[in-house]
Amino acid sequence: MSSKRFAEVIVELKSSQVDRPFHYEVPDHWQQQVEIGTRVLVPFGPRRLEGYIVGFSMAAEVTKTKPILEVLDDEPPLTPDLVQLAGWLSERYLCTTAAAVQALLPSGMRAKASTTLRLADELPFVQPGSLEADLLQALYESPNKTKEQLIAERPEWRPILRAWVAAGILIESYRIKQGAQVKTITCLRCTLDATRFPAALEALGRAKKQKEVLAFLFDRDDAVPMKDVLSELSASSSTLKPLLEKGYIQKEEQEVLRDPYGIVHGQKEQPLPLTELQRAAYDQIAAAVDSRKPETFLLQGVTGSGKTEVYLQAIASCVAQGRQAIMLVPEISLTPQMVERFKKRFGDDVAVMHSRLSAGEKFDEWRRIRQGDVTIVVGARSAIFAPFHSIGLMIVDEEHEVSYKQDDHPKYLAREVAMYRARQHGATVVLGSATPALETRWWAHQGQIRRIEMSERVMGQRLPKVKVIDMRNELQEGNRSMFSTVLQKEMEKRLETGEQIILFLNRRGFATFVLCRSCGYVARCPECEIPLTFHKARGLEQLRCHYCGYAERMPNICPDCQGDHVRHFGTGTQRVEEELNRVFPEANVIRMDVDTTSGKGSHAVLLQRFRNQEAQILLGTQMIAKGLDFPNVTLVGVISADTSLFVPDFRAAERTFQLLTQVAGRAGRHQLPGEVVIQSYNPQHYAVQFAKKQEYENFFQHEIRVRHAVHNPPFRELTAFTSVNVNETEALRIARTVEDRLRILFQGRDDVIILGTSPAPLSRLQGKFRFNVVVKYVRFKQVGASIRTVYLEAAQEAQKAGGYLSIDVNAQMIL
Ligand SMILES: Nc1ncnc2c1ncn2[C@@H]1O[C@H](COP(=O)(O)OP(=O)(O)OP(=O)(O)O)[C@@H](O)[C@H]1O
Ligand SMILES: [Zn+2]
Ligand SMILES: [Zn+2]
Repeated sequence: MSSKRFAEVIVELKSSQVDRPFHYEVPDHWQQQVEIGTRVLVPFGPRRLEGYIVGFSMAAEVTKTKPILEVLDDEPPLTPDLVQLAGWLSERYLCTTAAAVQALLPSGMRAKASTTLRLADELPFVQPGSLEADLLQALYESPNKTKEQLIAERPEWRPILRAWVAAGILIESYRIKQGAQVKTITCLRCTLDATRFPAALEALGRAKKQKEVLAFLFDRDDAVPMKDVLSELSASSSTLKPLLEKGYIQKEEQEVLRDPYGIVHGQKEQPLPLTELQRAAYDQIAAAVDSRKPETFLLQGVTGSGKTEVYLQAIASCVAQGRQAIMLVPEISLTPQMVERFKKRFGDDVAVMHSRLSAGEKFDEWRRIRQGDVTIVVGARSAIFAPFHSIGLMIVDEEHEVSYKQDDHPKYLAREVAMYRARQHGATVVLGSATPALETRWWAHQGQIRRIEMSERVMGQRLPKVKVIDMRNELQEGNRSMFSTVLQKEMEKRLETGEQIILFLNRRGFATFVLCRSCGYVARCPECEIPLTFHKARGLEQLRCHYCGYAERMPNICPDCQGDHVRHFGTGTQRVEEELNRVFPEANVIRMDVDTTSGKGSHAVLLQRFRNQEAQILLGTQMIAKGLDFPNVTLVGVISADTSLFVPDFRAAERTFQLLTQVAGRAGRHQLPGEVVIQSYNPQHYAVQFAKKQEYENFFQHEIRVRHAVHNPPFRELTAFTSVNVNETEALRIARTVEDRLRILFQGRDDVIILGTSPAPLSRLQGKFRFNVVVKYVRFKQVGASIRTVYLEAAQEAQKAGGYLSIDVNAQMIL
């Protein structure tokens, strides 16, 4: 008897009630095809579902098992280590295994199965005017309708259909529609060998064009795309017809892979000779890759220290050993320039994965990886799941970026996934940043990961000079413009000399905070020290804490200076652009924000225009803060440093420091020295002050104490439950249930802190109310099982109440 008698299959159902494998019989004719990771079609109740084999067993847990209907791919999409990874994702981020499996695969992968019906010769007897008669008529009139479509039209037909199929009146067959089709082109090939070719040519007589085509194809070893044959020989398809009919040539469909960037031809770029600091970093990383033991590094290099060159050469050394490498970059810095650098260095050996690819393109890149056509992947977050067999190196560039956290289930954090895969593969992880996440820097301090520092810029260029402007003084001196006098002057200078300017509008977050424009006072929660968020509901203006639920009335008068300049805050790029046009009517401005970059490739076009110096000013939001390298930029202006400082988020100071340091790092990266002007209503805030001096280490020392005092990461991890419902009372009730159960479960545990039910920072989204409960704990291992239980139960109740409950393990931002 075969060892693959029963397959354990995870079916594609997202509902948490069925998060376990089901047993199916493996028919004899599929014994050879099935492996762990194989995608199959299985019967599930009345439906046919797609599923993945996660194991095999000799015995089934139930007596009556059904057989697998179909094996869906020649090669299993998932490797055994990915199956294992799916299991880990489900445990770590509390999602179903099915949801984890979906996250591992490109969206185009999913197949849809549909059932077609054919009437057998023997017709049923039906009463005129009955349901059966209607169905029979429908089957006659639209024979192409699928069973699913018929049932969707008239659910009462379902039992009749079932009976007729059972009685042999209807014959079912099912079709699989791939989510993304493999793209093929038609090619031609000559079927004749050298002995038959002359006679065939002879037989064509005076048909000159046909002879030409035949000779052309005979000379080629491979099949040639039909359109190339036609255009090269200026032939028409009528020329081909007789040749095909005589069997001299034949048509073939050949798979083509869509390459979204095209292949960069020409000479490969040579590696740069490394500086001393780069060499030291490279040596340590390459040695770790050689050792084949899992290890993680923090590569902490100031802006412009040449981290990318270290990555490129470390990757080269990894692939030289026959192992594969993954390079993650934040979505928005996945610019064509970045991709080009990789393509120039590694040619066709690189696949690119990001969210702007079409489903077909994603699917193709994924297959190139799976088939072993490439050894390197450059991509955003999800590229960490690249189906490689033997990973040697994984690099997370700008590792502190929020975009490395997935915002949908499973809410994974890419750097954690990288570290898990490193254990599976004996691989090295490099977390690179000028401004590492506080956790990462802390682990390096604790010795869990190794820190490599690159404290100087490549050519020894100085870090730019930074001025911080106190905007409160500007207001007092009668300057109501959004540009301080200093910034205006500096801009004028650049416009005269023809150097370029980057203007950065710090616009993170959605919530409006409240600020006194005279004294810089910001309303904060007395419990959490977190800025309060402005709310207007039923005519009542309120300030609320999104962590603990504290609320107070919006003040009319500033509690600090008694002035009446208390305002809620927020400025759009469009308004800045208008102001720029007013103050500097002759300057060309390129504006980059979500509005101007929504089209495919528009991001790249705008950056290229700025690089070509078609405009002197680049104005933008977060998306221009990092990675960019423009030789002619000598001034960076930050319109308002405070916007990110006062979002209701305990990471606000960290994010502000990171943003300001990153933007400042855009100036003076080449020959010309750079200057930075930061405008702020809170210039004395430590995040602004440390960013001014670009002192990450000192910032770290300060911030780590703040985190320790209030039990925030890295000292505790946060997990957030969010209860969502159109009905406010129900949303609140479910959140309270979660809170109550957590309190009971963790009673007397001082390693666990529960922050009570409070309206979410996004308290109402698309007409639905949202409430949060946040748990802080020291080790997930010690609480994970309990949290899971609470979540699964409450999620069901939330569903019954017409809403849902989501969970974010190791939340990076509470929304
Ligand atoms: N060894 C080298 N010799 C000469 N030029 C180099 C060398 N290494 C890097 N460079 C150049 O130095 C510049 C900065 O390098 P890179 O963009 O890799 O810095 P980075 O550390 O990634 O900075 P950031 O964090 O600001 O993105 C680039 O223009 C790069 O081509
Ligand atoms: Zn005030
Ligand atoms: Zn609070």
